[in-house]
Amino acid sequence: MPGRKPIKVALLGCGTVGTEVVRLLTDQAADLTARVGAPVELAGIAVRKPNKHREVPAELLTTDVDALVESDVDVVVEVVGGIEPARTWLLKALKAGKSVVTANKALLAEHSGELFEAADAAGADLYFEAAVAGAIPLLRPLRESLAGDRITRVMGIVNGTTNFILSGMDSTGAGYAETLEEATRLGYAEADPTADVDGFDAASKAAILASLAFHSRVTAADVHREGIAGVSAADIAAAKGLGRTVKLLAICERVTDNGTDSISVRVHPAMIPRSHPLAGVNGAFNAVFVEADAAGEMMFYGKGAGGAPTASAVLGDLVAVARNKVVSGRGPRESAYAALPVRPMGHASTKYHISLDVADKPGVLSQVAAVFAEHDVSIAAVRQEGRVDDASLVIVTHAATDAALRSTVDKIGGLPVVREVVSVMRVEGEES
Ligand SMILES: NC(=O)c1ccc[n+]([C@@H]2O[C@H](COP(=O)([O-])OP(=O)(O)OC[C@H]3O[C@@H](n4cnc5c(N)ncnc54)[C@H](O)[C@@H]3O)[C@@H](O)[C@H]2O)c1
Ligand SMILES: N[C@@H](CCO)C(=O)O
Ligand code: NA
Repeated sequence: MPGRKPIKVALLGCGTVGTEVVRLLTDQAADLTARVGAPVELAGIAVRKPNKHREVPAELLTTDVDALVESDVDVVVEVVGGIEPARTWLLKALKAGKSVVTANKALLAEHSGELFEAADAAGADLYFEAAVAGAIPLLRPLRESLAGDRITRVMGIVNGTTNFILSGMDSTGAGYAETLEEATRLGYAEADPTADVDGFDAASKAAILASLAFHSRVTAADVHREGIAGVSAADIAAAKGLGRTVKLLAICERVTDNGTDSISVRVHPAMIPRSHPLAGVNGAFNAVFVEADAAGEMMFYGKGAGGAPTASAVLGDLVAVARNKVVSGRGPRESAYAALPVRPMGHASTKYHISLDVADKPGVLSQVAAVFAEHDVSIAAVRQEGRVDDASLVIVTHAATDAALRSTVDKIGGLPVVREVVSVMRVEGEES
């Protein structure tokens, strides 16, 4: 747009995502100018080691992040990651009225309240589509398209690394450690896979999703988190025996009890029917189900990670905040007015699949069934396989509180007729 003042952009970080942001900004410069209504100009790129970035223009590189943030840029794009110093940089940018685009789920899951307050005080935008489910448009639909509806549930696969490992275990029958090793060798798992396999990454994303879906502030600490390191080949085999597969799910639910709403938010592995749409989401892909009162069920599917897909979401946000700058407007602010409380995991309503190695003699089933009855847990299905010294009992429950189910499993494990509790896993998704 000749004559229009350019929108100046500071890019913090130039790794997997940042490199692709630079490429897209450069390759699509003319289109972006037309879409925004002004040229989008990269004013500087902050990195740690400038001599390692031969792929980007050397004159743009700097190690002085503070000076770049404090310069006359209009927008700060942060693709460094981690809480500090990213938090300090972004607060500084927002307080100075600069709009922020970030892919940093760890930071948002801890400090989005503080960041939104700074954005509001200065009239700046805060966009973060890349932080959850990478390229997939999901946060904008929650913040904008569904703002007139009442969302009741958001459930999905939001971590590609763990999905790749669980898909691999399901297709080969191999164990967790062996499959993780393979995922690392192929570059799907990072050298330190802790944040992914222990569910921290998915928990951060669940906190962000629950905050947006339920108009409340939910942080990573509010999310019940279990990773996949405890998922065994026996669990996968047990799931297969029931026509199910195991997925690491992020589940955010609105629970209405006596007319009062609260939030249940958790990340854990669960068995889902092989006929469930999430069961067909394999490898590094992500997919998220959203249910809303008026809209009904929706599914969002696509690439949840990788340089180019993540950069696509960053660029979409960059165009949005740049357009707002051109018209001196603003995007949506934080919407946390509902301030719903988060329920403890023990109160969550779940179903369990339990596989037991038992002695095959009269009275075993009745002893096991008595423990369920004692805890007010109703059994949906029981199957016994094998005989005499090698019997296995598979039980699927109806929904009960997670606390009641846990106590049931603890007590059953202590029964003399139970040799081993082979597999315990939550069950999600209706059989269709
Ligand atoms: N890689 C993905 O697939 C993906 C997907 C979604 C979201 N994200 C998020 O995007 C962000 C970036 O991820 P990435 O994979 O590109 O990471 P990366 O490690 O490849 O890149 C990080 C960059 O930040 C720079 N950096 C680190 N500390 C710095 C400092 N103190 N000063 C200046 N520069 C510094 C590094 O030099 C590097 O260029 C993270 O928040 C991540 O969670 C990544
Ligand atoms: N480590 C994340 C990257 C995307 O946020 C994953 O495996 O999905
Ligand atoms: Na996204």
